Amino acid sequence: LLPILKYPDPRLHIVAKPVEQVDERIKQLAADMAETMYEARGIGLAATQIDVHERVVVIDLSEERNQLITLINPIITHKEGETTYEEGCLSVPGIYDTVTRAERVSVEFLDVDGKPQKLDADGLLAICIQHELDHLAGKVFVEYLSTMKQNRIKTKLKKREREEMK
Ligand SMILES: O=C(O)C[C@@H](Cc1ccccc1)[C@H](O)SCc1ccccc1
Ligand SMILES: [Zn+2]
Repeated sequence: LLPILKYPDPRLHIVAKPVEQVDERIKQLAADMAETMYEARGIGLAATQIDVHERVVVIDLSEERNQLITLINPIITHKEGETTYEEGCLSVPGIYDTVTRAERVSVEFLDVDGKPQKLDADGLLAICIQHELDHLAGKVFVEYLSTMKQNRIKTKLKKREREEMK
């Protein structure tokens, strides 16, 4: 299990680098990320969130937690429509707020065998892909909220951090 960075940790704003070679190290990283995501009851996790700054994302929307999608060097090649969703984030525990994103996206990526793949997504999968790719770009969903809300969230999470230290 890998520790998930918590907002406002500055490392969440590091921009991830493309993976050079889909090798055993990357396969192990994806497996470790999936285990961490399942344990944290997330439906997505970006490598940035476990302080690894390479372009790897894992997603599993299934109830049975057995339909893992691993996206290596994902790029969104097409966006369409607009949709809003009450988002949460494993790096911003207990905070949920409305975010507007594209309704449908096309994403190109390498799978764990290094094979190029293309995926057209809508619904929660499209939202999750955009949320995770934001993480790889060093962006956290709270940055879409007002400055006032962001300051309140920072204060709240810092206070909670101090409580936990006692
Ligand atoms: O922190 C993350 O990246 C995991 C996110 C992914 C996500 C956020 C908003 C909308 C879709 C995906 C979540 O914490 S996973 C928790 C969750 C579970 C069901 C529905 C929405 C969020
Ligand atoms: Zn997140």
